Amino acid sequence: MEFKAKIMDNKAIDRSLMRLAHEIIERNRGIEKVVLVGIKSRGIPLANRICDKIALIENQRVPVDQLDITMYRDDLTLKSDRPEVKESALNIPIDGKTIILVDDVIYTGRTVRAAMDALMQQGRPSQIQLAVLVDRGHRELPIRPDFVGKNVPTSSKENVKVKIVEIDGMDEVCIYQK
Ligand SMILES: O=P(O)(O)OC[C@H]1O[C@H](OP(=O)(O)OP(=O)(O)O)[C@H](O)[C@@H]1O
Ligand SMILES: O=c1cc[nH]c(=O)[nH]1
Repeated sequence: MEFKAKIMDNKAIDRSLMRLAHEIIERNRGIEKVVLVGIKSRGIPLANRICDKIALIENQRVPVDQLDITMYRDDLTLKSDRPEVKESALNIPIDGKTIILVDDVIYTGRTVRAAMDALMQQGRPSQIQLAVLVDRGHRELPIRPDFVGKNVPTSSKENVKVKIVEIDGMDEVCIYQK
């Protein structure tokens, strides 16, 4: 993969996450029923950071949970003949809650659809909303994020790579040519 451009640095990521925190509070008129759920690898530290930002603003922490949706990907069979089925149980009851799914990138929307499937198997949230750091377009399903850090028009021949300190040792978003 060939490097093309850095589109967000650590400051841009931080400002976006702060704005997302404000927007989540505003849209939900507070945080009373809000639960953040990070999707697998990089959605999890992002959900924790949004939680920290909300706490700075509201002086109260919202619950944070996580989903590993590997077994629910509807194209899993394309990746492996005999997929390992991973458990993906939440620790927090979600009935009646406003769940904010958090992920780093939305592309086809298949990961989010799978995450919603996993959520619905575990309870009945009153609402599910979606926050992503980057929306790169090319949706294959009727799914649209409620909160977007940055809209990045891309070609399908490109790849968007988010790096997060907690996992990658640095914060940045770059575009690569496949
Ligand atoms: O909208 P989609 O087409 O489903 O793509 C978006 C997903 O792809 C990436 O995950 P990836 O499968 O690369 O795994 P990773 O996060 O563990 O790197 C990204 O983190 C999203 O979860
Ligand atoms: O470009 C892409 C597509 C899917 N997921 C990513 O993280 N980047």
